[in-house]
Amino acid sequence: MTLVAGVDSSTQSCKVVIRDAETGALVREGRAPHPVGTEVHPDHWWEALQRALAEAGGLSDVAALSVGAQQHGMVCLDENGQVVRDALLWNDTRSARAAQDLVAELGGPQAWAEAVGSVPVASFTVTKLRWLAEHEPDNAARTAAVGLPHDWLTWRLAGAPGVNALTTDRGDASGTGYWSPGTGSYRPDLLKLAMGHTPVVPRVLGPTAQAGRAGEVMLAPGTGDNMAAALGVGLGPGDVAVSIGTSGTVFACAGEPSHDPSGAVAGFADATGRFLPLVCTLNAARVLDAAARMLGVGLDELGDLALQAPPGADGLVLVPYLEGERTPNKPDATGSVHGLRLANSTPAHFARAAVEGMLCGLADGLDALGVEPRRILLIGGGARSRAVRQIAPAVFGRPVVVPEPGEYVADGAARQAAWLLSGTAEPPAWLAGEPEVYEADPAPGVRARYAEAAAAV
Ligand SMILES: Nc1ncnc2c1ncn2[C@@H]1O[C@H](COP(=O)(O)OP(=O)(O)O)[C@@H](O)[C@H]1O
Ligand SMILES: O=C(CO)[C@@H](O)[C@H](O)COP(=O)(O)O
Repeated sequence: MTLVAGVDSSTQSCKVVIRDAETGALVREGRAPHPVGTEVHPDHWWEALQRALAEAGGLSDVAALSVGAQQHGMVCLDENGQVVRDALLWNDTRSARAAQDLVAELGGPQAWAEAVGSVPVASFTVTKLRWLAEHEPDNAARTAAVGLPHDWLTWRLAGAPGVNALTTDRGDASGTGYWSPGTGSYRPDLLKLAMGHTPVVPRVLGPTAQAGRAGEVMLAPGTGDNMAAALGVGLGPGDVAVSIGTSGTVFACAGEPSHDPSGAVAGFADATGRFLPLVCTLNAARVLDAAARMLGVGLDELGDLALQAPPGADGLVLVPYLEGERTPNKPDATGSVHGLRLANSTPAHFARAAVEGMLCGLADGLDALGVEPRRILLIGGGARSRAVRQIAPAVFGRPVVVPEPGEYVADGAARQAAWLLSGTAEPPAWLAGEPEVYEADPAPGVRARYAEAAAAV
């Protein structure tokens, strides 16, 4: 049996799966936590990867590996390949002002949407580089190369062979704000606009190119976590994925690049040569974590409580902007509770309002995507919640399909590694378990009340 490894180095943890390259059957797995916070030294990702690989039984019998990782994180390296400062992550909002300035300087949102498919907000790497140039000019001057989390981990696995050997892929490059999915090329002028100089950027590999070797193990190009999840669930034309992880993301598989001047939809590329229009919220699974903490219960009990309250929680609405928000672009917003009355002051109503508020943000994303989905696939850690699975179809107004529980990002990365080995035109078709379908009566009133409350923030 030939084995492949897939890595998901995401916001909260590193997960590794080892699968049979031919059938996709899971052989072993491991995981390790990441530190909390929105700026993290990349060495922590490396250490977590080593721990997760060890728990997964190591790589001695593995033929190929691919890294999927959180998008956008700014990893600055000096000319010797040393990390210049802690990486600023996708959910770090300190560059919100820099984003506004960059949008204005290029001539407005339309100009950015045309240039790189997305209107940058604080999540995008380009805005973090502007923040660096303004607030830490010495660090900016020392920055000889800029990469993303998956680029850096892949390069470290290959032995850190000098900054000119850094590689990336289309999917992750499309989240920088200085690479165009439409033309398939970098925009050094935008990098210079942000930083005042043009550091080395990773070479963009095609979907099945080899990024190097970690000893005997072939390295696939890797990609951003949402692109890897798309590969992991076999996202096809007409499908929309709703992922409830640290971030909430709603994305589709598209044949053409997108250019949304409103900025709600990021016009990303995917890991197969196609495109991945995507809406992202900053507040998803951790809204459930926070609600559970406030109620002093575990996640399963939170879900049980939420299912005890009626749809709409008798008018109680939670707008969950606990980390500010990205879509809508309100980096300084805070969460708020609306419609609190004696009758709905119960743990069950609060739990329901937390689940509904988080899902309403994603339903707005679904609308913004502007796709009438053939299927909505519910994935990510939050999809493990029974309450989320049962309430989502009511809030989305459509049935949702929940694939077999899994680590979809790591699975997609493993599938990319198997694709590298097979060299076929399409990724290997792996056996998938039977998905579950959840249906519910649509609850438009829930969304209407949420829209009113969110507009007041
Ligand atoms: N049974 C569950 N019920 C609700 N949420 C869950 C459950 N299991 C895991 N989660 C959520 O999954 C989240 C992690 O999801 P994951 O997709 O692994 O995140 P990321 O990849 O962004 O690190 C946690 O914040 C946790 O709230
Ligand atoms: O910024 C985005 C997408 O544009 C996020 O989706 C990050 O890629 C983080 O992902 P998770 O850790 O939540 O999976």
